[in-house]
Amino acid sequence: MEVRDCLVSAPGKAILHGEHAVVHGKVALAVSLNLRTYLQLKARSDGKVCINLPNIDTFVCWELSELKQLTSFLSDKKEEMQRLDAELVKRLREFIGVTNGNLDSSASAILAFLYIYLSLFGSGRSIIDMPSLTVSVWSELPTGAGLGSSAAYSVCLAAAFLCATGNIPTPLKEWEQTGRWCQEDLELINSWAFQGEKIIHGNPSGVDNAVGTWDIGGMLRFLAGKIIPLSRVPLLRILLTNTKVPRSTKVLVARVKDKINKLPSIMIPVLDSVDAISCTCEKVLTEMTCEPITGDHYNILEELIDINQHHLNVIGVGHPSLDTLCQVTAARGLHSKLTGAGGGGCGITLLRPETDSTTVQGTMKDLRDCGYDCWETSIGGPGVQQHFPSSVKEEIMEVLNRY
Ligand SMILES: Nc1ncnc2c1ncn2[C@@H]1O[C@H](COP(=O)(O)OP(=O)(O)O)[C@@H](O)[C@H]1O
Ligand SMILES: C[C@@](O)(CCOP(=O)(O)O)CC(=O)O
Ligand SMILES: [Mg+2]
Repeated sequence: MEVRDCLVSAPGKAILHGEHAVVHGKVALAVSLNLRTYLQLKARSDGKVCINLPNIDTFVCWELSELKQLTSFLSDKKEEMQRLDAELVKRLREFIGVTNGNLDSSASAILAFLYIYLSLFGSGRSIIDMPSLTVSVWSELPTGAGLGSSAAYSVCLAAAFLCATGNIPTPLKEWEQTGRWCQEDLELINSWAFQGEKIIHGNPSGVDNAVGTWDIGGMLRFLAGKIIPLSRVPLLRILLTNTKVPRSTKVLVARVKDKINKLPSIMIPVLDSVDAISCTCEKVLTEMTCEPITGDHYNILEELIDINQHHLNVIGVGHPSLDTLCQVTAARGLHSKLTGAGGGGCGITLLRPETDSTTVQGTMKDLRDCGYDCWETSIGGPGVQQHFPSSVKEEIMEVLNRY
């Protein structure tokens, strides 16, 4: 049987406070971005399964017969869905020829794809048995830069495969350009996306796939797998800077864990302090919606950014390129911190309401002179969606249809 063609998208995210600490059960505050990853799934009839990932220069095709051999390693226990099937991951690593060490971007993306494809289509969870298909993905997000591209990719894979298998319905109505799934379907998408994140991140907190899945509007508070949308927060002006220094979230998350294991009495208080920063920030943001916003509110927000950036350096995820970002913006009276896993990648800079366009333009020029990309962000993109192709920007459809 052929699968249904399907086109989906999911947003990236920026973490205001709490990256890394959130992996260890602390609070994080995050926003969704108006930069999205798009995935098109198309049925084929030639017995091949193909994946086109132009952002990371990865184009692979397999014969269905090769993939079918891997299904003998699938666990048929329902409860296994919550945990990553270690045996399947091991076999998939052998299949793609990376048995030891960390995976590069291409291998991680392929592994996440094969894991979700085989788990959903090859295990009797689907009425469609191992379909021939092409998946093409294009993202507006920089990959491996701290803006949650891995989660947006995993959310898109989960949504498209679940929809194609018929595990969730298609939410598109003829009179609407885009469709959203109900809460129960979103739960399922989120849990499969979390599996993808486990393959790419090793030990993810789940905050990124939650932001990619749910419609959070403004900001969310994430703690131990639970999300609370914060409806009462002011709209913050934020500058996003990509230092373009490549790094891997998986490596950085593992580095932090090693440091905590080695020096628990020193590192745990730092994580507790990051937690207090997130909670204090949330409190200040809430106050800002109940009383007139004053300079004092912004002074505290700036101080929290500075302290958190020092903490992130202490836990070992800073980078000279991020130090430069902080220094360049400080010279203009602005405060910055890394966002996401750090080690390079992106940082955020808080702009005050009174920060004039000369200052913003000047700062952006200084940062671009350092070789960085820099833009004022618009936050609050919707969670995962299904689209009619006509609702997606032409240039994106052009890339997706190229393969
Ligand atoms: N558009 C994409 N196409 C293919 N793979 C992607 C895409 N976006 C993300 N990925 C996968 O996610 C990895 C980056 O994840 P990660 O290190 O967590 O960084 P981040 O999530 O901050 O961008 C990439 O190396 C790749 O394996
Ligand atoms: C460092 C961490 O808190 C966020 C990582 O985000 P990103 O992959 O760098 O976009 C890890 C996690 O929460 O899973
Ligand atoms: Mg990631």
